[in-house]
Amino acid sequence: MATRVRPSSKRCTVIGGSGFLGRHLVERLVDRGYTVNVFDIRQAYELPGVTFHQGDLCDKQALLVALKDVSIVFHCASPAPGSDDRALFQRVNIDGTQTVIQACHEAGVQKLILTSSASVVFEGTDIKNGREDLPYAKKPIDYYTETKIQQEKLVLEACSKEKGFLTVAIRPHGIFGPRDPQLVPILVDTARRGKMKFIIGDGSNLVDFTYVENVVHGHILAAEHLKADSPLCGQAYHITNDEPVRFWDFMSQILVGLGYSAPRYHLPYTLVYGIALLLWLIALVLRPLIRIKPTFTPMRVALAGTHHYYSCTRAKKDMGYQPPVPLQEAIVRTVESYPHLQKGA
Ligand SMILES: NC(=O)C1=CN([C@@H]2O[C@H](COP(=O)(O)OP(=O)(O)OC[C@H]3O[C@@H](n4cnc5c(N)ncnc54)[C@H](OP(=O)(O)O)[C@@H]3O)[C@@H](O)[C@H]2O)C=CC1
Ligand SMILES: CC(C)CCC[C@@H](C)[C@H]1CC[C@H]2C3=C(CC[C@]12C)[C@@]1(C)CCC(=O)C[C@@H]1CC3
Repeated sequence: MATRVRPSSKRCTVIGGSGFLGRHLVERLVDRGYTVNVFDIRQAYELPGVTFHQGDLCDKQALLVALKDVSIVFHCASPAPGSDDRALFQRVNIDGTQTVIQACHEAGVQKLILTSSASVVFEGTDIKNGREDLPYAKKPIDYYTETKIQQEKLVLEACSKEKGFLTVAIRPHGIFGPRDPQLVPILVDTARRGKMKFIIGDGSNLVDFTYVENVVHGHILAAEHLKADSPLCGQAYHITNDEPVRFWDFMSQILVGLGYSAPRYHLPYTLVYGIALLLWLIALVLRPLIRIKPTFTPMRVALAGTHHYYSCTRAKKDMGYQPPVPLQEAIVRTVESYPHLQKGA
């Protein structure tokens, strides 16, 4: 009779390992002596000790090859939040995650660590020091959030000590750092088009921004603390820098660091939100004819004009989480990593 070889606890697969967070995670795992497979729709780089498997996570057969003899799977693939494509989010974040879970079962994977998002509880209104027991957003602010909620539920409900399949969800917020394709590039692009002159609201709203290495640290701690007798099984954990900052101070620091002016003039939040909603509706109606991508989406305006910061107490207590890189150092490292986005470059 053929016996299944028990996979080494240091063999893992990173789904979405070519992306911003995924690649930082892969690099850190390799440093820590893990053998790493990357499964992604694209191969973005090469790294000694890393095996790439190119494919769509909705394709179970392709996934099974990348999960062979692996004990841990990190799932950090998702369509970009700005894509606003409902069918794509449904296919990848919901149907695809179901496929990932099935593939994990069939391949004998023991642990699945999902990159969820703190936004699963965000409805566009203030959240101050929010804990993980806040209810999921009843009216999610966009398709991305809607499908991240379903995805997290699927993964946490799949946790089964009896089956020897343990799951946990990491909920980061506002990830930034070197190679981020979203936050800094969108900010700079908006500034270059002369649209970063205004502060939405009174500018006092506090928000969590989380340095990518701290998010990676949270994922690895979760993987290493996830055991049948640990409190992590089937739970969600906020992972942030634990230093809420005024949204507009953070944006201004990055802009000024890159040589652009900080926004100065205030606009009422409700006015900007109303305009963003209207533009979104116009874009939706015109979509069959022309594809418009407004910069100020309702989601971005809500994120820019409300308080939303989260407590990491659960992660500190259950897995000893402390953010290794403080916010100010993280901002300096990030600014230095984008010489090509400096004003005049
Ligand atoms: N960035 C942030 O501020 C936050 C992100 N998150 C979550 O963190 C995770 C990683 O985000 P981030 O690194 O920023 O995103 P990226 O877009 O940089 O990385 C995601 C990767 O997954 C790939 N991918 C997309 N669809 C598929 C698919 N069907 N099959 C295989 N691979 C696929 C992407 O390829 P391609 O680029 O070609 O689409 C990309 O390489 C996501 O789950 C996101 O929801 C949570 C909170 C905050
Ligand atoms: C144009 C300006 C008003 C804002 C420019 C910066 C924004 C692009 C970013 C500020 C907060 C960011 C953020 C996300 C994406 C980039 C921002 C909107 C997420 C939506 C990414 C995915 C998540 O899970 C939650 C993030 C919250 C913060």
